[in-house]
Amino acid sequence: MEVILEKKDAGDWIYRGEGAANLVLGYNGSTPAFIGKVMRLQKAPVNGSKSMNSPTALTVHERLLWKDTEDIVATSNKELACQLFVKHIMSPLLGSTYVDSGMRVPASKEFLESVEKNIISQRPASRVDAAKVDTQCDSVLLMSDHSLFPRGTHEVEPCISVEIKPKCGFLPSSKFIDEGNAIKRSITRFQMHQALKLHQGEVSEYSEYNPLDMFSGSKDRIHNAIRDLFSTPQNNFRVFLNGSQIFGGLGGGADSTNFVTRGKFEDALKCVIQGGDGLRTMSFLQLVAETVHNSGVLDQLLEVQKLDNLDIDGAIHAYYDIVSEPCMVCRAFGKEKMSQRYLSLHSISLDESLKIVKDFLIAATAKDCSLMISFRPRKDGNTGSPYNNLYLEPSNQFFDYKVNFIDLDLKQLKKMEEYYELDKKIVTYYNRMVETEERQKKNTSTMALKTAN
Ligand SMILES: O=P(O)(O)O[C@@H]1[C@@H](OP(=O)(O)O)[C@H](OP(=O)(O)O)[C@H](O)[C@H](OP(=O)(O)O)[C@H]1OP(=O)(O)O
Ligand SMILES: Nc1ncnc2c1ncn2[C@@H]1O[C@H](COP(=O)(O)OP(=O)(O)OP(=O)(O)O)[C@@H](O)[C@H]1O
Ligand SMILES: [Zn+2]
Repeated sequence: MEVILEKKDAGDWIYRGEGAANLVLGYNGSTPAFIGKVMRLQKAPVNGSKSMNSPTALTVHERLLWKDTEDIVATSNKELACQLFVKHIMSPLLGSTYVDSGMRVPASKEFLESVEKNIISQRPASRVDAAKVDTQCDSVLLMSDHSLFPRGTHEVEPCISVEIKPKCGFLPSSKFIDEGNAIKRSITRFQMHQALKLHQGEVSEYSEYNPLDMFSGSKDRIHNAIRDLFSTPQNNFRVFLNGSQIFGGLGGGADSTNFVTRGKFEDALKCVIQGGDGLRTMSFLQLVAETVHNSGVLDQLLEVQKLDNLDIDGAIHAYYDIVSEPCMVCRAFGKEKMSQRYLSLHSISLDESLKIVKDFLIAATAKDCSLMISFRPRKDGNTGSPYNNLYLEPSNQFFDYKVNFIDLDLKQLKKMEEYYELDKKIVTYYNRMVETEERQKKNTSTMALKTAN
């Protein structure tokens, strides 16, 4: 018999977190089919705020783009298309052991309204102002709770999970990058975006995190990246103990880690990491770093991110050909520059343009997804566990671990223009900031020279 979530079920679901597009709830009830699951609900913008995944079906051009994956284009339901995108495109690329595409479960409007009411007080104010539960949806996505291990014989063991949003792990080298944007070849998009976010008040401090360290494949650099994420977690690093968040921003970003947060975290680790005060956090960060390194999971993610090989400066031209609109970028550049650099992109076949944009959007998903790694101490040596394990020297403990990707959502085709605009804004702001700093340095040294004379 098919389950339909009704108003009476809403109380069993508790707030877990959210991003820009979805709300996630954990299960606290006793229905066996829901134990160990989370529910992902789509959000709808509140009046006047920026639009999100609102259309109910794929557009004509999106159908063209994903035409090779029949299931995706056959469905008239956008949420289902998103789920099929994870199943048929992201999962084979990243590895099916790391990806759970979930299952859609019908839900009544009353269920969604009731859930919305129950959780509103726990949501960050900025998220509440931007969006609410989309009560027009008639289903929700049910997926494994990746902050826990599936129920079995190990219930007594605590489970600690880390969520990492690693963002883009490479510097672009496309020949289509405009000269004015050359800085993109040497400074990561994450670092440049930090400057803009700080300027716009979206973050309170620069993140110390460098995605190039995280994706470097070097154990020491990965360790550095993890320590930096712990110092400045923003929305890139969270920790859960037995499914409850113990570190990082709930539903949004977090401020930099201070003495008090460090102390609380060190205390919370007591039940899972052995060691004296002041040592447990260090051991835990080492555990995370070694797991990222040993699992090799980011190598695969990097490959998928690199499907964006032309950069938005190249892919945007293919986009305009797909949607059969005049290229606004070439138009803004003027005829001469266009003929020199971008004509080749406008002379390729439609299938080639489709491949460029398709790969770009798959890469965009890979640059925005997160990784959840869960650990539990393994008491009985090495036998019988289906999970990988790792020995943590500082605490002299073995841990089972599992790795999963979350948030592998399909990006909308119309976002291409937004990507181009945001990229321009990030680079322009960063260039301006560097120029101002250089000018100030020059002025200071001129003044110092004058004083000396
Ligand atoms: O553009 P970016 O790099 O800022 O990424 C956006 C994320 O911002 P952040 O990681 O904080 O920088 C943004 O995250 P936040 O809302 O800032 O937590 C979303 O993940 C957004 O994706 P979507 O609109 O939900 O599909 C993300 O948009 P996409 O670029 O992945 O479409
Ligand atoms: N399967 C899962 N198991 C446990 N926790 C999860 C799971 N999926 C999501 N979460 C939690 O819910 C939060 C929000 O989920 P998600 O990242 O999918 O939202 P989103 O709106 O798609 O994000 P974004 O803003 O990046 O687009 C995550 O940061 C994570 O803490
Ligand atoms: Zn063009």
